[in-house]
Formats: sequence, structure tokens, C-alpha cells
Amino acid sequence: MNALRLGLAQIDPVVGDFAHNAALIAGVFARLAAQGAELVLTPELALSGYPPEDLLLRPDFYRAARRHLESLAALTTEEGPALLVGVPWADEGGRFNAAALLRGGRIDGIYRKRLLPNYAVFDEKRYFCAGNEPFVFTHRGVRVGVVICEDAWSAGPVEETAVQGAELVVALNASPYHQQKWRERQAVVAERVRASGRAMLYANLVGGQDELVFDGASFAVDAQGALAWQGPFFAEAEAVLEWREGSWQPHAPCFDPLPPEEELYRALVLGVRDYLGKNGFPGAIIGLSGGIDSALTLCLAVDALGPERVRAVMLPSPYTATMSLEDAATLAARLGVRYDVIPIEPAMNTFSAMLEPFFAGLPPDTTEENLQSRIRGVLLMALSNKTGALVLTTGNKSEMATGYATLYGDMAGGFAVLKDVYKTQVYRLARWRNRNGEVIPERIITRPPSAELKPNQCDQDSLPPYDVLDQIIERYMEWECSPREIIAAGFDAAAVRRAVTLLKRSEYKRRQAPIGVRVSRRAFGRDWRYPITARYADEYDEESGA
Ligand SMILES: Nc1ncnc2c1ncn2[C@@H]1O[C@H](COP(=O)(O)OP(=O)(O)OC[C@H]2O[C@@H]([n+]3cccc(C(=O)O)c3)[C@H](O)[C@@H]2O)[C@@H](O)[C@H]1O
Ligand SMILES: Nc1ncnc2c1ncn2[C@@H]1O[C@H](COP(=O)(O)OP(=O)(O)OP(=O)(O)O)[C@@H](O)[C@H]1O
Ligand SMILES: NC(=O)CC[C@H](N)C(=O)O
Repeated sequence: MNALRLGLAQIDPVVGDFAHNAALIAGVFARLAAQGAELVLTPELALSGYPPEDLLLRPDFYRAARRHLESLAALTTEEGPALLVGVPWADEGGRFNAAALLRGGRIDGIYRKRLLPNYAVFDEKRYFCAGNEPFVFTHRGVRVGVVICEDAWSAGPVEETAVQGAELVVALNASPYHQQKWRERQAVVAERVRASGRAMLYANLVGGQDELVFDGASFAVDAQGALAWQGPFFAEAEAVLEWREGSWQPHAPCFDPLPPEEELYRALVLGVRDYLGKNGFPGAIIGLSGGIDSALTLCLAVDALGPERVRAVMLPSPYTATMSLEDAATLAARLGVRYDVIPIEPAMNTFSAMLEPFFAGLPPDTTEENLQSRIRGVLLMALSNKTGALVLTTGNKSEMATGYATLYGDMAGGFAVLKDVYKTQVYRLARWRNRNGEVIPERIITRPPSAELKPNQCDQDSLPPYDVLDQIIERYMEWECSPREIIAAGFDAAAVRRAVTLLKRSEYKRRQAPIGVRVSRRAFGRDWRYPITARYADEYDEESGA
């Protein structure tokens, strides 16, 4: 009976660090070989990390990849396992997103990715030529077909490997996370399996890379289309799975999908941990206001980095409620982080004295509010400069969408943790974080959100209620519905007009905002390229006057 023991390496490489990534792959390869793997599979572009973006325009990048690929090939022997590595590859035919088959001490074959994704966060046509041939090789008497990520998302490449005699198909992937993305992947792969009749093994990357986070969650599907093994989410993993005539026998623990809140929370934690870790920051600083956004951001930072690498700073103004001071101190103590209080009134007074001659006769407005926010930004950035720690900003997706944030104020910082998390989700995540006992003081969750920039201020004075606002934004931004369609779906016409107007008007702010973790199918980042200067009149229903 035909059988093959495959080793799967769900790894977290660092973009561009070939030596580190090669060592990572070599380590997993040795351990999986020791467990009896006959063929070891890495994710897509595992040797370079994914996505290397414009590093892929540099000829020397391909030369470095080649050198390290050859060093990995040298680790293989005639008797030992083969290694399939995702690698950027250049030859006389062009530049390719490739999988290199390493065995017998040499590069024994190159598969060139055939379908190049060029939508959403993907730009592969900017860098790569498309391959035009299926790749099937025989290993230990078994015919193995190879595809790379997007290849499996349309009919064609997988089925063609079957036509070429593949008995099973392996897929190297760098499939970024968004909520419940694992369901989409499994549905797509099950479809390919049904069409090809071949069992598939799906190896995905894990880890954070700038705004992207990869959830891992590699899996195996048997020839009947049933899930045979599920790998872990948001963690590196190594697994040996035995393929035997269309079915899989896993020699590794199987994992359950995570409840939605936990899935989202862990995506954010991994995004923060890898952004700070891979960029070498000693720690993080958060302005802790006693509100829910900074409270959740602090929890995420502590869970990502540990309490000793995180510090919270309360920067009260005369408008800061006692409740805010108490709750911020309680949260910081519960999380075990360093907590400092720096009142901002002296700076407020100095600024207003300096500006007074120029503001004479003008009424107070958001100018004074923004000054408070900017004073906090200046102080937090000073602490960052002095300590080397990164300032995490706290703005959520609802605020990013409406421009409800101050340039060079609360937008000052290096990484925007909640940038792709709607305010309504912020509440859900806060409740989830408290599931095993109160960490975030209940009052922080139940009090009405306020920027506390003037007396008795409340977010909902200037924005539609968040449960309505978030749905309008999601429809307009993620699903590209027109205002007319959103109103037709039952939303209040004035709220839709207000939300859409604010969204369009605040594009300039988003261009100056720090990057943050992408967790939705469309985030304000690589996948949102609206012009700032534009006069497009959205579709409204003329008759209703909306
Ligand atoms: N198209 C464009 N391209 C480039 N710059 C543009 C621009 N349009 C305006 N600007 C400039 O942008 C500046 C106005 O933006 P900015 O200074 O940020 O101020 P602005 O947007 O006017 O005010 C900030 C808003 O955010 C709210 N806020 C602030 C802080 C925290 C929170 C919270 O609860 O989280 C809410 C606050 O209540 C207020 O409604 C002006 O200098 C204007 O000239
Ligand atoms: N008194 C404060 N002390 C420290 N940081 C503050 C203070 N007020 C605001 N900030 C910082 O500015 C961010 C925006 O704060 P603001 O209260 O204006 O809006 P928010 O969106 O309601 O956020 P939060 O829910 O955290 O209060 C806060 O999340 C926090 O990081
Ligand atoms: N790297 C890729 O080819 C990824 C594309 C694919 N559709 C995904 O998101 O999983």
C-alpha cells in the first residue's frame, strides 16, 4: 500500500532575515526527520518571510535567497527526508514565487506559483511572473503534487496535478488572518479535494508582519473532503502526518477552532508581540485614560509582552473624572504594570497663555480639546524617546472611520492595536477578557464613552450610536454598499449620511495614522486606497431626500 510520512512546519519567519529563517527551517527539518518524516513542507516564501513587498524588486534579494536555499539543500541526503521550501526564485524566465524541492543534497526541482493574487492586501503581480506548469514529483514511490496558496483558490492548478498523476497534493501558504478566515480556507480546499479526488495538506505561515497577522491553523483534508487534522491557531507547530491511500493519520495533537472573541483577541496579541519583537522594542507605553479603548489596549499589550515590558501613564486634566483616575489605577495594579500619573494642567495653562494674544475674542472650540490630546501625545512620545519603548495608540476602527481622533494627539504613536476593531467589538473583547474574573473594572465597560476633553462630554453627542455606526461603516467600507443601499436595509438616513460624510472627510487623517493589526476582511491599511482629494458624490435616494 502506498504511504508517505509528511512533516509540516508551521513557522513564524522574519521578513528578510534569511539566516534566521534558514536556521528555523533547518531546526524543524531535523526534528521532523527524527520523527520519521519523509517529506517536510514549509509555508509559502518561508525562507524570505511573507510578504517581502518591494524587497522583491531587488536582484540581490534573490541572490541571498538562493545562497540560503543552497545551504538548506546541503542538509538533505539521499536517504533522509526531502524538504519543500517556499522561496523567491529568479532565473532566465523571470522572478517567481516558488517552492524548491530539496533532496539528495541539491535543489532537485522548482515549482513556480501559477495564480498570483493581486487584490485585497496582495500585490504579487507587481513582483512575480506566473508559472505555467503543474509540478508533480515522485517521492518514496508516491506521486506528490505541489501548489502555492492562491493556486488552490480557483479551479485549475490542483486538479491539473491530479491529471499529471499526483496521488496527494501539498499546499504552501501565506494566508493572512481575518476573522473566521479558517472557514473560507477549509471550504476552498474541500472544494479542490472534491474536484481532484486527492487528499490535501495545507501548511500556513504564523506570526505578525506589519499590519498582517498569520494565524497558522494548518490542516489536512482526506480524499473524501473531510477535515482529518487541524493544527493550532496563532502558534508555531510541527506535525507528522502519514498519508495512506487518500487518508491521513496524524501523529500530532488536533486542535479545535477558537471561540470568536478568543480568536480575535489572540490575533491582536500575536500582532502586537511580533511587531514589537521583530522590530526590537524593549516595551510599550500606553496612555491610560480610564476609558475602554486604552483599558483593552493595555490588556492586549500585557498579554503580548508581559507586565514588566509595559507601562501605563495617566495624564489627567481638570476634566478627568475621579472615576477615571480610580479605574485606571485599579486596572494597572491588577495587570501588574508600572503606573505613573503626570497631570497636564501646567502645560494646558502654558499653551493657553502663549496662544491667548492670538485667540483673543475667539470662542473655545475643539482647538482647546485637541491641545490636551496633543500635550498627552508630546509627553508619551518623550517617554518613548527616553526609554526606547513604543507608544501604542488606542483608537478603534469606528474612530478611524469617522476621524474621531486628534492628529499628533491621541494618534501619536507607533502601532495602533485596535485600528481594525470596531467599538462594539472593543466592548465584546473587554467582556471576554474579564471572563475568568474582573480585570477591567466593570465601570470602564458600562460608563458612556467620553473623550473627557470638556465637561460632560460624551462620544454619542457627536457620533451616531456605535452599534448603528459600526454596521453602517462595515457596509460602506467592507462591503462597498452605497448609502442608498444601506438606508434601504433599514438604517436611519441621517445617521448614514453623517457616518459616510465623516468617513470620506477623514481620509487625510488615516494616511497619517500608524499601522495596526488587520483582523477584518478590509482594514484601513494596504487594502484601503481611497483618494484624499475627491469629489465623488455617493449614491443617495433623491426622492427620500436622504
Ligand atoms: N484634507 C485634508 N488634508 C490635510 N489636512 C487636513 C485636511 N482636512 C483638514 N485638515 C487639517 O486637519 C486638522 C484637523 O484635524 P485635527 O487637528 O485632528 O482636529 P479635528 O478633526 O478638527 O478634531 C478632532 C476630533 O476628534 C475628536 N477626538 C479627539 C481626541 C480623542 C477622541 C476620542 O474620543 O478618541 C476624539 C474630537 O472631539 C474632535 O471631534 C486641521 O489642521 C486641518 O487643517
Ligand atoms: N487622562 C488621560 N490619561 C492618559 N491617557 C489619556 C487620557 N485621556 C486620553 N488619553 C489617551 O488618549 C486616548 C484617546 O482618549 P479619549 O478618552 O479621548 O478617547 P476614547 O476613544 O474614549 O479612549 P478611551 O476609551 O481609552 O478613553 C486614550 O485611549 C488614551 O490613550
Ligand atoms: N498568499 C496567497 O496566495 C494568499 C491568497 C489567498 N486567497 C488567501 O488569502 O489565502
